[in-house]
Parts: sequence; structure tokens; C-alpha cells
Amino acid sequence: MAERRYDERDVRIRPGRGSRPRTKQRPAHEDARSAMVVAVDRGRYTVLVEPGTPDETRVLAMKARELGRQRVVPGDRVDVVGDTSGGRDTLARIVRIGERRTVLRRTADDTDAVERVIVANADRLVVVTALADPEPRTRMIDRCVVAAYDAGMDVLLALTKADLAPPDELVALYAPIGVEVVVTRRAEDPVTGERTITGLDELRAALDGRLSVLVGHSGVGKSTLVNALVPDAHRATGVVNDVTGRGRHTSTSAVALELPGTSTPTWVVDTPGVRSFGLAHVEPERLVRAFPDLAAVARECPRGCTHLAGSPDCGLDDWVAAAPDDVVRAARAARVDSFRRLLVSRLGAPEPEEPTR
Ligand SMILES: Nc1nc2c(ncn2[C@@H]2O[C@H](COP(=O)(O)OP(=O)(O)OP(=O)(O)O)[C@@H](O)[C@H]2O)c(=O)[nH]1
Ligand SMILES: [Zn+2]
Repeated sequence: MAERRYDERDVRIRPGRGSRPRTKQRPAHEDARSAMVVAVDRGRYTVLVEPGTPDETRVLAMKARELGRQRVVPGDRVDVVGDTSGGRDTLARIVRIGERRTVLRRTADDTDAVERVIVANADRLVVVTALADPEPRTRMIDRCVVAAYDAGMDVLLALTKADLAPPDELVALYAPIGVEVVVTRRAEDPVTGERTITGLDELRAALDGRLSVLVGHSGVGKSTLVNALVPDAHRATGVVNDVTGRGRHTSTSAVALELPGTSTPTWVVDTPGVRSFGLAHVEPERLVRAFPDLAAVARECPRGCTHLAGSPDCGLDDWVAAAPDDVVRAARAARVDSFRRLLVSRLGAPEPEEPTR
């Protein structure tokens, strides 16, 4: 490690913990202000200083050298120093990254051999799926559920285009694993002919006070939802794209957008270009933790049990068989089947990326 010059700022006396001078690991930066990262673009970070307060300021920042190769992603809580006025041509410095509550990883792909964190501290993964045009793909939904549960997030299934097909089948498929569902549809005013999306209030309520990440395949209506929720979303993402010169369909950088008109700070992260998540690192034992009832049962399984259908003496089968009546048995069987479907989805290859338009 390179030798550093020692100065007074390196020593901090901690009251109440003895008077042993302590060489700190990180710079003190006592004047640092806390901020949330909302966008990342070629080494420039858009952060909101003191988010959700009257002093909230949008500031452009760079990463301080001492952070080295540590990545900073949207949703990260950071400390910034330097010029945090947010004025034109100012550049602040990110000096600390807060501990992350959750981390969502993008899958490794042709251009990048490693799974990278794309969003930090998100609470929910919102899987936007059209009920028709394009047809829903349950395998893709399953993989999203696995990624979210592994990341420590919960899942909201946003079913769009209910004016084209009914949601019942999908609702029934995901209810046993505790996935919340909202349904939206397009309606046309018979008098004015004006087209509106209904179900937005339910969606807003499901997002309220959270940081949510929206994913969905091209054409499912994700932009329609984002634009309805955040009317100036285009402008916000446009800023990023002016800088990169990259089109929205090829950009893979996630952008956090604040929902207007909510009582508690509410954020959605749009993930253009992100179609699948890294699951290679997901252990079955981590996934089962998202299902406390199954986790309790699986503890009795033989060592190394895969919990998949047909695995010898798997406790999940005994649990279904031991149900007190047919109704409970059916519910348990549905839950075990769903869990096993998720386990299997983790093993397969990700869905092929769609060609970018
Ligand atoms: N019938 C119907 N069509 C909808 C609905 N929501 C969106 N659409 C249409 O579906 C098409 C795709 O919507 P977008 O919002 O652009 O979809 P997207 O998921 O953002 O797709 P990309 O922009 O390609 O990433 C558009 O023609 C929309 O008008 C809906 O609820 N019902
Ligand atoms: Zn088992």
C-alpha cells in the first residue's frame, strides 16, 4: 500500500473509548453532506444532496480517488464534499458509500463477463408484464422473482393491457408465492375518445414510500407506466442521454426517478436495456429463506437436498403429505410447486436478449 503523509486530520480521539489516538481508515470529511445517487454516466454521478428535505439539490459529482474501484450505482447512499451548490459547471466529490441494504445484479452477458450490481437499496422489483401483445413469459417472471428474493427485495407483478386479456391465470400462478399483483388497462372515454390508463392509483399505492426497480421486455408498456407516474420522466432520462449520445434502447444505465405528489419519498428506477438478472450466484438455501414456512420444513431435509421434485426424502413432500385436509394440502402443494419452479428457473440459461431497435 502506498505510504501516505500523516496529518492531524488522520487522528481522531473517540470520547468514551479510551484516549488511544485512532488512525482512521477513511477520510474524515466532516463537512460531507449525505446524498442519494440517481444516475450514473461515464464516471459522472448525478446525486440528490439531502434528498426529501427542503434543501434537496441536484448535484453532479465524481468519485474521490480513495474509493478506488468501488462501484457507485443508483440508489446508493453516499457522502459528498466540495462544491455541492449544484451550480453550472460544478463538480462535487463522492467520498463514502453507505452500507447497502439490498443489491440487484444484472446478468453477465456478451459485453461483460461479470454480474454487476445495477441498483442498490431498492425495496421492490416491479415486473411489468403484458397480458397480451406480447404474450406473458412466465419463465422470465420466475427469474425476476428469484433475482429479487435473492437481492432481499420483494416483488410486484404489474400486469398491463388487461383490456386485451384477463389476468386471472397469472394471478393464480403467483399468488402462492406471495407476489403482489396490480392490473392496469387502457380505457377510452366514449365521449371524448381520450385514452387513459386505469389502475394507476393502485400502482402508486404499491410504490408509495419505496424505492422500486421497474423491469420488463420491450413493448409491455413500461414506458407508458413510467410516463404516467413521472410526467417529466422523458426529460429526466433525456438529460442522461444527451451526455452519452446513446439511444434509450441501447443504454443500460439505470435512472432513479422521483414520483411527484407522494407523501413519503417514492422512487422508481427505470432500467432501459436490462432484460435479465444474474442468477449464477444464487444458492438454493438463500432462495428458500424468502419462504419462511418452507425454510422451516427444509431444515429437516437430508444433507445436500436439492429440494427439487423427486429428490429423495425431501421434507417439502412430507409437509404436503402431512396436511390436515385437502384444502391445506392443495395450498401447500401449490406453494411447493411454485418454489420448485423458481429453483429450476435459476438453473437455466437467461432468456436471449431481444434485438435492440
Ligand atoms: N391495449 C393496450 N395497449 C397498451 C397499454 N399500455 C401500453 N400499450 C401500448 O403498448 C405499446 C408499447 O408500450 P410502451 O410503453 O412503449 O412499452 P415499453 O415496455 O416501454 O417498450 P419499449 O419502449 O420498447 O421499451 C404502445 O403501443 C402502447 O400504446 C394498455 O394498457 N393496453
Ligand atoms: Zn429438500
